[in-house]
Amino acid sequence: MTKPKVLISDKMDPNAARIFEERGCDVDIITGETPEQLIARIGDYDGLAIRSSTKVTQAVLDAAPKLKVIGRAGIGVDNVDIPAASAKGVVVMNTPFGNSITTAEHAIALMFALARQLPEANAQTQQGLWPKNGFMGVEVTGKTLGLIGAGNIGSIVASRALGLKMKVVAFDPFLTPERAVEMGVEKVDLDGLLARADFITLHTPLTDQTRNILSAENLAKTKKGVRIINCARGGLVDEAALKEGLDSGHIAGAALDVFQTEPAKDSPLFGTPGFICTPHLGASTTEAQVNVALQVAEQMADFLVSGGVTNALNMPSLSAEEAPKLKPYMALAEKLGSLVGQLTRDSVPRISIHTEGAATELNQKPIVAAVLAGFLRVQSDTVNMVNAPFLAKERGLEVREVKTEREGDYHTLVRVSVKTESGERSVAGTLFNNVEPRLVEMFGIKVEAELTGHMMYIVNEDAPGFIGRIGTLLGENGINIGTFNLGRRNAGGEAVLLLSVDGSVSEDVLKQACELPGVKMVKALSF
Ligand SMILES: NC(=O)C1=CN([C@@H]2O[C@H](COP(=O)(O)OP(=O)(O)OC[C@H]3O[C@@H](n4cnc5c(N)ncnc54)[C@H](O)[C@@H]3O)[C@@H](O)[C@H]2O)C=CC1
Ligand SMILES: O=C(O)CCC(=O)C(=O)O
Repeated sequence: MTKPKVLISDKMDPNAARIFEERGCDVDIITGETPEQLIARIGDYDGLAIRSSTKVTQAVLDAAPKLKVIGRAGIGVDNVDIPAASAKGVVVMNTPFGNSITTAEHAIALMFALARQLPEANAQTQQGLWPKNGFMGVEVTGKTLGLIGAGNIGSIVASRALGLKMKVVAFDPFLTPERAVEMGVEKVDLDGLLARADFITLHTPLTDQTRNILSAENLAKTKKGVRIINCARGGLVDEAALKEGLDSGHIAGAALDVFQTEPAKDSPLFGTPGFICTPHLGASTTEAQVNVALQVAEQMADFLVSGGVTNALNMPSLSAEEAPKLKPYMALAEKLGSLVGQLTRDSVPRISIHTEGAATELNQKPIVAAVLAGFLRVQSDTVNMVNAPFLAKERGLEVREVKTEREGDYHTLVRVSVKTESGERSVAGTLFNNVEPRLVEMFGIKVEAELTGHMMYIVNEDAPGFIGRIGTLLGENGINIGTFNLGRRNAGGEAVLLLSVDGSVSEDVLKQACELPGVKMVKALSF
């Protein structure tokens, strides 16, 4: 088997390359390239490991037909076009905890640097000015810290600030009152935070809701003498309004680790009294970089080599314990979805995935994604479990999930039903020995078959002599039958025949089969 190939395109701790190699991947480290150079190179790779410099745009993805996974050694993924990656079926992973302590500590460091004007005091002292009277600071003890975003990093900042005897107020629409109590912070609305905070620190991702959250209007609502820290993302603070606030003296200090445009080689804020900055160093400690490098390489190699999914932003996770149990279900689900997709010609506004018995105890998301992948692959062979749920949504396909914990005829069952113009049609399957996918029911008829390779599906009238006739026809055309699976609604009624054959069946043979007496429908299938 050829080894998966991974490109590390941003500076990363050497542990990443070591882990990739140990886990069976070939790895190239090529950093600092232009977007054009990356586009020219990316076509060879199955995996792309990045930090924040590499921008994974639609153009990069279009040039990457083999790409299966993008791993961000860090938290923010705003440098990856996730909708475009999802549409291409590429998994995007990050390492959500590896650098959070380090980034929280950077925010606290910047808070102290602002409170005591450390950078300027240091610079003037080293110039020989001994400016003892020029740097009156403020204590943080007893002051109010306004936390915008109370997730992983925000909550670490809060705990450190509480240790410094600050009061912490937090604005985060997703923060529950219980969690706020647990964190020891007061949950407030944004206006409340702006009015009360002596220091404001930002810890949200950059989204349409958070972009410009500290706008000119909101900065004007802050307390006079406020100090602002941004270690999250440029774009959360209006930089021009920040400068005006500093110039007017309304804002006493601002510390930015991140800028609207990076690298920020020129900014009107540079040189403004009260302004300090670092070049996106929030995650830059030895500890954090080892953590994220190890984690991203482990996650990506796991996915490329054995299909495990951890910390993916566009696909349900599959833990190491779940993966072996879920794999046969995903195979069954994909085959059932594919069977329905291949046999449905009408438009389908709704697909339902119904699990019964043991299947209900498992994570349903990968099962649903696998059904959708099988169903939609009939329309496009680039569909996989990553992009199938997005495609289904895009195409207005309603997806229903139903669970019946009680066992029916089988200890475990997955049923896929589609709503079509001619009514609801469903197929169902189980796992033999918990691992072997088997079809057990097709459009209301009990039939037991392994869905594999090339197959023929025939609907005919249940009458003597048919099996002989179809066998003869296939034999005369040099087609070897592997398995023969029969089912019928009732004696003398409608019957279905599922044959596995050792090769594809030509249109001509399908036509001849269709012309046999009693045959209502013939279709070639492949799995
Ligand atoms: N400077 C640096 O080097 C680093 C920067 N970061 C940035 O820090 C950000 C936060 O990281 P984590 O705490 O790990 O993320 P997280 O996802 O754990 O927390 C983000 C919090 O923001 C909240 N939030 C979302 N929308 C909001 C809104 N409209 N208003 C207020 N709060 C909102 C969420 O509810 C969540 O609690 C990342 O998205 C990343 O951009 C992360 C690591 C290093
Ligand atoms: O990789 C870096 O240095 C930046 C880290 C960061 O911004 C993130 O993890 O979101």
